[in-house]
Amino acid sequence: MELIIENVSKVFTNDNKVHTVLRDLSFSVQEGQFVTLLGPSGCGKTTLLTIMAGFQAASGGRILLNGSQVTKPGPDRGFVFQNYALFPWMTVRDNILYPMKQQKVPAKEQEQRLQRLLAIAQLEGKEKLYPHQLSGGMKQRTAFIRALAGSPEVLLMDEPLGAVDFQMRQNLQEELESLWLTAKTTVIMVTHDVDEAIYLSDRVIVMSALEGKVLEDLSVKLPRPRNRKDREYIKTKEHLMDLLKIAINKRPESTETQRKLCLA
Ligand SMILES: Nc1ncnc2c1ncn2[C@@H]1O[C@H](COP(=O)(O)OP(=O)(O)OP(=O)(O)O)[C@@H](O)[C@H]1O
Repeated sequence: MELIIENVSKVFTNDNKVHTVLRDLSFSVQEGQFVTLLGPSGCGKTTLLTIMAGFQAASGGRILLNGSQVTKPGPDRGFVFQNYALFPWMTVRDNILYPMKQQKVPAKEQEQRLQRLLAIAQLEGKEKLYPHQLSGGMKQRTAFIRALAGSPEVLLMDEPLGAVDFQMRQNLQEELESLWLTAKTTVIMVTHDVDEAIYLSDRVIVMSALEGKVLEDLSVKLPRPRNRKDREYIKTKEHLMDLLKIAINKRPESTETQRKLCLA
């Protein structure tokens, strides 16, 4: 799997005013990476993710998945929405089978894949429940494995934990990490939560509010599972917080970041 984002731009026109949300954005993602798009509200994270998904077109540049240009949604890309977007009238089982039915996967294979995914998400025995009967964590796991059910090459997640409270969010981050480690899928996730980005990512791509440029492409090499009290973890967090200040045009606090960005 290789995903290439090549000189992608996006322009919206509202009331005859042109608004450049993304300008000339380029980076690539390799197989198995967990990549986070981090940036202030309105910097274009969701716009970029939905262009990768093929839900909308770029105004300029292109996205290549394994050498083919992305022009529309396809089974090679799974998508997890912020509110999970499970079908409320379908059981867990039917929600997970849905993408396989869309792809006309043979019935026997559907059943095998379903059982494997239920085991990964520890949802065995919950197949007959409806979304409103599930806890927040179970909904998140169901949304995650439903997105995996179509065997995508890459999983795109838009703030998948945006709707949950702080304590629950940390538990779900641990669950998400272990699901990702088991499923061995490439993930690109949008978040505006610095701690979440460091806890989960191999790489954090920080976007600026001004015309959605890449401010920094940071590799996070801390061992997993990550310890939030670790010195390096805290240092990385401070650095990213400083970068976010720059992203919204404020001066960073840490002199180290100031020096790195030649602001000192
Ligand atoms: N269909 C659209 N038409 C016009 N403007 C749009 C459209 N979609 C997004 N925008 C604008 O593009 C900018 C980026 O939006 P986007 O949702 O990508 O930001 P974001 O970084 O994901 O923000 P958040 O963290 O708040 O979700 C915003 O100013 C938004 O108003």
